[in-house]
Amino acid sequence: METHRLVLTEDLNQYGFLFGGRLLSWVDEAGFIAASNDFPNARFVTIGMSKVEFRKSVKNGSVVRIVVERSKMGRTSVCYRVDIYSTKEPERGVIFATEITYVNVDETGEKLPL
Ligand SMILES: CC(=O)SCCNC(=O)CCNC(=O)[C@H](O)C(C)(C)COP(=O)(O)OP(=O)(O)OC[C@H]1O[C@@H](n2cnc3c(N)ncnc32)[C@H](O)[C@@H]1OP(=O)(O)O
Repeated sequence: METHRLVLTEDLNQYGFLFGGRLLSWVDEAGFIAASNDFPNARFVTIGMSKVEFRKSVKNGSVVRIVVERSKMGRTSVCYRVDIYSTKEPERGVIFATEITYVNVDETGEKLPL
């Protein structure tokens, strides 16, 4: 799955670059959508991200491309690799990469096999 986001003023930190927490929420949302498309009958909650490292700052007005691919499937969980690319100079290229895992749960929050 692939999606894009436009970095707007409300997405910036106090120094004028993309706020890390906003980027993480885009990662979580994109992964959740990919998982829900793959398993339409599941009810997913996020259990973890493999790595959170911000190595490049991203400017206002950048368009970021979010690429999500399933990397592992378990009994109750499924894991996705998420790569985020900036399309704007000078930070063009991968700006963030992680693996995010979702667990299938029932209405009471108990894990369930997928
Ligand atoms: C504060 C927040 O906003 S949190 C964000 C939203 N997320 C939530 O609210 C989820 C809160 N967490 C929970 O309710 C529980 O941890 C549950 C129901 C998701 C899982 O229950 P647990 O008993 O902790 O699960 P358990 O340790 O057996 O792991 C379940 C699966 O997740 C996998 N898993 C566990 N920890 C991790 C981890 N850190 N990273 C990746 N996968 C993991 C396990 O390998 C297992 O996978 P499998 O069944 O496919 O083999």
